[in-house]
Amino acid sequence: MATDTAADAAEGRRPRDDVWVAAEEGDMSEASAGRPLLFRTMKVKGSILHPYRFLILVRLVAIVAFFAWRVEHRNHDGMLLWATSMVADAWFGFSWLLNQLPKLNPIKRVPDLTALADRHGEAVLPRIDVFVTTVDPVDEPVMYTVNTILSILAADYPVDKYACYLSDEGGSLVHYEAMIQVAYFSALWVPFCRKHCIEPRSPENYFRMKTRPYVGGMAGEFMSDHRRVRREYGEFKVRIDSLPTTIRRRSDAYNKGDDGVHATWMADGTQWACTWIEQTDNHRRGQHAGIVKVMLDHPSCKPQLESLVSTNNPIDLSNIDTRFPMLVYISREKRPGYDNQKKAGAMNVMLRVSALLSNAPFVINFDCNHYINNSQALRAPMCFMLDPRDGQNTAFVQFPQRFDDVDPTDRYSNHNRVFFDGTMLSLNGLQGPTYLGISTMFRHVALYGMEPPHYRAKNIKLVGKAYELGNSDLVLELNTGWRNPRAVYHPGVGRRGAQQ
Ligand SMILES: O=c1ccn([C@@H]2O[C@H](COP(=O)(O)OP(=O)(O)O[C@H]3O[C@H](CO)[C@@H](O)[C@H](O)[C@H]3O)[C@@H](O)[C@H]2O)c(=O)[nH]1
Ligand SMILES: [Mn+2]
Repeated sequence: MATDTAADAAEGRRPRDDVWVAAEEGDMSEASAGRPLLFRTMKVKGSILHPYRFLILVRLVAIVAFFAWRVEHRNHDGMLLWATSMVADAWFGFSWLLNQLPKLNPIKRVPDLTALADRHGEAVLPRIDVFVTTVDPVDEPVMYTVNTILSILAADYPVDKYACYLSDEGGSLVHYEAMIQVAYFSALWVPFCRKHCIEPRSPENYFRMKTRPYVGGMAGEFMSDHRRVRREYGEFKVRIDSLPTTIRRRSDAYNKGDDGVHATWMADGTQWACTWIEQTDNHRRGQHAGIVKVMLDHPSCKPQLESLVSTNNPIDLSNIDTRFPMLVYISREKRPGYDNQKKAGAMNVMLRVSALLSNAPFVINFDCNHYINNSQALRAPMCFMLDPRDGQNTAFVQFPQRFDDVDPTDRYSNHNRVFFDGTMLSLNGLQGPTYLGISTMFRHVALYGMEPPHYRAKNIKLVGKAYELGNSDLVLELNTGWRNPRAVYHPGVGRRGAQQ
């Protein structure tokens, strides 16, 4: 199971060897040249794979023999029926064959987080922009979004090396104010996770767990901290749940004297620029102004250690880094008659906004109901991106999604094991898996075709005919050695999606 492997990878253990064995790593010269390999490739044991391949061959022979028999024994009384069933059987056989081909050589890639830490200390880990998309605080409950964001803010990655962007398609003040609450609560939640090595770092899912062995180094303080943070989380939830009522009451109070204007008001007494509760021109879904608001500013580069028990903080955070990454709220402008391209459009807007604010060379995206279930997850894809073999040609690294709370015994395979642990690993052995639209880290250059703009290598030259693309677009050709982008799917560190 992928999540078992996640724990293995995080703790530097090797995956279970009753099914998977290490494959030949090809060019090992990099490793001997002092640049350790950052991931291992595993393949299915010969004693399992060879009989399986033999079985495929036997079935193939049987299917071909069956076809030959059908062709020789035509039913002359019902040629139409015979032809129809032949076409159906031929299609069935062909799709079976297509299904079998990738399964001939399943491959699993396991990140080596220890090697990454040895080779790339915290200081040289690349920067990442994390994108989360949401549409509606009711259809996609805001508590899911809030937990997703908190799991990202608390991830185990240098805080000054990543930033989190939330795209709110609905332009709702509820989301905006929920992010303000998240900014406050993260001051407690993030250091608490660091202090006690909490997993997973989505509070809802963490507090729901019945038991989990303590792996942190401060067991003595854990119970009281846990109790306090749990109580604070309870109050935080109440504040989030009451946001729609709070906003409505506040707006009613502001609107009392005004004739005919039923605006939605922010806490600071200004009118909300996007969608109002009582929708009107320029303030309705699909027709409103755009907003970009930095909720948490970019942190300082040096750790910020709390030396004393702060009266503001209910738990002792002495010697714990209390910084957290940048958090940005975005609601893009919407106008009627303009096709906003749904999630893809939202991703493009986040790419453009992040290019101005943080401009990281890597981006990763989540839906608002998918949280990071392993705090090391942002490091894992770096093992593939920075690997000395061909890392710079890896375009994207994808994580499997799992769905919580569907059915504890997973009777109907809601954890999608066949798809993620079978089909996707099998495609890994061919040219790589298909992109699923979520939980994927991209190399920025793979999306834009060039490095982020602040990086200007000397060997840039203007491509001819650039003028055809308009005056303001500079089309650059970079000699980055970027060829044949390939995709990697690794089951090592998974994310677990809340039930949709
Ligand atoms: O106009 C839109 C519509 C959707 N979304 C966001 O896109 C995501 C996915 O949308 P949803 O309606 O939840 O699609 P699903 O069918 O639930 O998701 C499947 O399809 C998505 C699109 O490929 C993938 O991201 C998911 O992983 C996959 O589970 C959500 O975060 C939405 O908030 C927007 O940002 N703008
Ligand atoms: Mn969804």
